[in-house]
Amino acid sequence: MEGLTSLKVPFQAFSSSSRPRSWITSTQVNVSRRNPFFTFSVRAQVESTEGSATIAASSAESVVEALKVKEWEVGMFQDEVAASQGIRIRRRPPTGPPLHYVGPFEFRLQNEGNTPRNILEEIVWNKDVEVSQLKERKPLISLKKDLENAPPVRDFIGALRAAHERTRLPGLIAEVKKASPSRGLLRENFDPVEIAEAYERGGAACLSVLTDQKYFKGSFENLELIRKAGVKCPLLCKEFIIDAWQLYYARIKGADAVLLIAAVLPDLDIKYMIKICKILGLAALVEVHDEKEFDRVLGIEGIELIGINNRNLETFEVDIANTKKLLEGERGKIVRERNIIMVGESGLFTPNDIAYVQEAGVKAVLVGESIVKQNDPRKGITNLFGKDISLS
Ligand SMILES: O=P(O)(O)OC[C@@H](O)[C@@H](O)c1c[nH]c2ccccc12
Repeated sequence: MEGLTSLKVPFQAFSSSSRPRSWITSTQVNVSRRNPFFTFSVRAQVESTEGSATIAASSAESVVEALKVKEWEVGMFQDEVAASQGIRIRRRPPTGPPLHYVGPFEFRLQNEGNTPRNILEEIVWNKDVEVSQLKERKPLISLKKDLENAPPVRDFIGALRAAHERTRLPGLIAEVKKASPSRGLLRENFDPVEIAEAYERGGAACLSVLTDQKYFKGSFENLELIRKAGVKCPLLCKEFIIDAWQLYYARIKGADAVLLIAAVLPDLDIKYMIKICKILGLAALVEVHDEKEFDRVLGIEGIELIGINNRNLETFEVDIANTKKLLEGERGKIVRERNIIMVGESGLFTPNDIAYVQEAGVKAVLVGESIVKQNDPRKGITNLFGKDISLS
């Protein structure tokens, strides 16, 4: 080993006062430093009532480990950039670099920093693991091949504009949502295709399909089923997107639009994902919750659709006055000048709620709970708007 430092650790340091059935009689730790890594090997002589053995282990300085360290560092830099933009959500648990990187004499508690600060952060950490596993099974190169067989994209934004012009009410994005972390199970007998068809008959301009399994009991299978059933409304893939790979995946599964959450994504990610969406023909609904996120998003070119979420995804608090607050003054003016379609999201239950957010300046609304809970979701839409908005 290069630059070998060898030291003997007295066995007393490891033994307890009561005599064990097996015990270590000698240990030797070899440390070698090859910047920026430490590698070390441990050799121990173990005696037991059954005999004796030598155990040896070494931290092989493999390419895989070096990559793990790099990956961790990149993750940390991403979180630092995000934090500098006021993003509180960390992409991964900051548990520290792979063990050998901290050096053999610094012991890090396994659990340190392992607790997410809120539900959104928990969802993002889970998604990060989920996406890396999916990516391993289906690398981008194979997804790109599948693109050739993907169904043609439909015009999500065009459908919203047309509905608004036809009804003079906000165009409806009706959400196929079985459950949520804040509300629990919303509908017992949940048939995604039946609900989607009822929404379409009821006059929805577009549909939103939850694909997150763990927290919303959704799936990509639901998205595919709805698309294949021949529902004509353009479909939004309602997912926590943290990696461009997911854009390709959504497109292949039949999405016409995707959600990009500004509370999770730094500006550069949003910019780059918007570009990929354009290449794939997907519309991007960029979601904001507060003024800071809104200003960041207004600073990015080429955004046509912005949603204001009335629900705080970190605390679950819902307040539809948020839509009004964010659209007042200069921001509302910029949106009108740029002809950006604003979407009022979450917590909308009554015709008064719809009138309120329309007055605030939205041309579309995203509604789940109030309509998915009704026995007949088609009637749910009529109740929500206070009138029949279907074509028939
Ligand atoms: O069920 P509601 O309160 O009508 O909300 C629908 C939709 O706005 C909500 O599901 C939503 C908005 N943004 C999100 C981001 C992730 C998950 C869910 C959401």
